[in-house]
Amino acid sequence: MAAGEGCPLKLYSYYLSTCAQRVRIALNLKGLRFEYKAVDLMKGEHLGPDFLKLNPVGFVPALVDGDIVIADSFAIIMYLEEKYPQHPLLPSDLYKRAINYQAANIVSSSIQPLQNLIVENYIEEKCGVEDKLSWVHMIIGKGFLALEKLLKDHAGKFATGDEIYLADLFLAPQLYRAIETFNVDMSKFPLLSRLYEEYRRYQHLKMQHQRSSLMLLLKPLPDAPSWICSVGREFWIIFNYFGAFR
Ligand SMILES: N[C@@H](CCC(=O)N[C@@H](CS)C(=O)NCC(=O)O)C(=O)O
Repeated sequence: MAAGEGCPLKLYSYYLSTCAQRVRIALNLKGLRFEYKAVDLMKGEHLGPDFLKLNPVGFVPALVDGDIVIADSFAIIMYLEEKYPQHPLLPSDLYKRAINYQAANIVSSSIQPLQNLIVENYIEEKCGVEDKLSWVHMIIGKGFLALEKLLKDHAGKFATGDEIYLADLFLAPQLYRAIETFNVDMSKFPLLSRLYEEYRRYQHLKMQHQRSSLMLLLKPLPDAPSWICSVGREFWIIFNYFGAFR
């Protein structure tokens, strides 16, 4: 039996998808068991008829909760937040909440959609790989500059204080992608660089206390092959964690 099989919550995800990672972090922080359904973007599975029934726009993630189907990471996270109040993802202070919404939306509206796979592929096809990379760097740089300014007076250990909130769920995967995939020069973004180091430390701390079958909090992992049983999956995750697939 695969990890989480039989759970009412099913997450359709691709391991490198920053949008799906936001939801995985939320599920893990709230301690919710879920069945992981891998959708391979590189094989175009997100554009196949089965997945399009869940999300007609053809993007991961999608969450199935019994009879309910929700697509879009923001909508999914808000649904989880309301249904499962444990480990709140929004602070009680109204202003801080608004800062969380704003930071999350800078990532999800002003950065990620403009450097999504569909956009990257289009630019690469029309203009070549160099133009694609300079476009991605420009988009990420513009967004990161705005985030630096926005969070300057609000950040603590994490983006809006000393707790992990919505803004961190959106920032951590986006920072990982910018730094590890696109090699963005972070010297102009000291606050975001510090947050990134914090996210990494937190992930290391968590690793010691948390069952690895819940998936790591902040780090993307290759999707385990479907034939892996739950015990095998634990090893798969630990194996990957120590860098075997990086
Ligand atoms: N606003 C959506 C965006 C979803 C999205 O763009 N997902 C990406 C992965 S992070 C995707 O499926 N891309 C496939 C493609 O570009 O063809 C959300 O937050 O869930």
